[in-house]
Amino acid sequence: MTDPCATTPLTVAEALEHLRTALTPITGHRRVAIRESLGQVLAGEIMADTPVPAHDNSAMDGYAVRNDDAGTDSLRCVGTAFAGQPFTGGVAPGECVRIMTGGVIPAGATAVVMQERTEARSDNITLRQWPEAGENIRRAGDDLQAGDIILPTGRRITPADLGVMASLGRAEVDVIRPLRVAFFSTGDELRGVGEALGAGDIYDSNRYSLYGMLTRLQVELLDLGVVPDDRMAVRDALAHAAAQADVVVTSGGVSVGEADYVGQILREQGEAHFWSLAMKPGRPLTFGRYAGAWFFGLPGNPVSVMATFTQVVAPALRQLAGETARPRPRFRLPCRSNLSKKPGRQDFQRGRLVVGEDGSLEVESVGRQGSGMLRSMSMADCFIVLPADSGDVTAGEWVTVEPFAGPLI
Ligand SMILES: Nc1nc2c(c(=O)[nH]1)N[C@H]1C(S)=C(S)[C@@H](COP(=O)(O)OP(=O)(O)OC[C@H]3O[C@@H](n4cnc5c(N)ncnc54)[C@H](O)[C@@H]3O)O[C@H]1N2
Ligand code: MOO
Repeated sequence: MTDPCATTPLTVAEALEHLRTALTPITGHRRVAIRESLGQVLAGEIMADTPVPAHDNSAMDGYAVRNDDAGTDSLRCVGTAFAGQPFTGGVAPGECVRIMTGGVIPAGATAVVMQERTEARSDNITLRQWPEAGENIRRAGDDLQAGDIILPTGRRITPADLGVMASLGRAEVDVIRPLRVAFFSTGDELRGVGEALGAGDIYDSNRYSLYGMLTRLQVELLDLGVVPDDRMAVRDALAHAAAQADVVVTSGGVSVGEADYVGQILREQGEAHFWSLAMKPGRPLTFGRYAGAWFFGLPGNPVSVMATFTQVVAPALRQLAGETARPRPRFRLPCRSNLSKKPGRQDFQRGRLVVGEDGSLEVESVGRQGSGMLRSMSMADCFIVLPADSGDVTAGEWVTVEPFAGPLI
């Protein structure tokens, strides 16, 4: 494989462009009940085979009337249309039909008057105000027209999409099979939660934040635990992971230290595409291929893991999973804090959205920004993205903000 960064680090944009051309999406799909498709990727487009709503229907509780009766003192109510129980007759001149929200508009009616704008004396209805022609009528096909492509191939299914499919009566849908991702941490110092710490040991937190981010992407997970800083052990773990998964993600061991075997093994026995990015945190992020699987070696520092995952790994996993790329929302906001920044790398500082006194949105730093300070990530709800060439930011300056994705809709 060519070496796109033998001498200079790649920018994040260059790394993403490299991934966009290098990665080929997985194939293979399965049919699932629509609820099960939430968060999965559509394997084929969904076309509306019927209009929604299927009939002209009322948007209000009131009376279906004919506009050519406008000016008539009172109308005779000849029946009632409920949602799901249409009035089978028509509306003749001088007549109206009591109708509920969702009720099918009876033949002859041209508008619905809200109940609040009428007076009823037994079957005689007086209108205080006539509706415009067509008022309060929801037309057949207003939401979906038969033949519309309503969800394209490559779409990641949202709660709204489940509702849209259900509104068409779809019970099942074809989704791309989940991407299989194996992950493990490397480091002699790492202990599992619940274990006692020896001198110099720390708890393995990366496998937990990674578990969370991978779970949000709905991949099939293979957690291979902690692998010690031992050349043979790392090599065996990589081979074992690559044999079972489409993608292998590791943390630690990609810098230049004496026990940093992950990067070394990839370069010697696999294909290393890049291993140095002009991003902070996350400089030694390593990408390549090992024994038939795609490989991402994330730097060991816990914030570096999360920054590189969101900026580089997640878009790559989405592409491999067959998802159509969508732009990540970023916007400009005034920054309340002074930020310290050395020119050289694009910086992903941790920030928090705040509402200013006049109700407008601003951003502030969550405080100290070391790449080992994981608390800065859990306190943050956005990245403050500072360009490589920028220096310190003074409070009041405008900065680029990327909110963390919300899981709800
Ligand atoms: N001479 C240089 N040293 C370093 C450089 C460099 O360019 N030249 N880069 C620094 C940067 S930037 C980073 S980031 C780190 C990344 O190094 P590694 O990927 O090799 O990571 P480790 O050395 O294994 O660990 C770094 C740090 O993170 C802690 N760690 C590791 N795994 C976990 C885990 N699963 N959970 C919690 N914490 C973890 C580890 O104990 C270290 O403190 O290299 C710099 N050095
Ligand atoms: O770039 Mo390293 O990821 O600062 O900590």
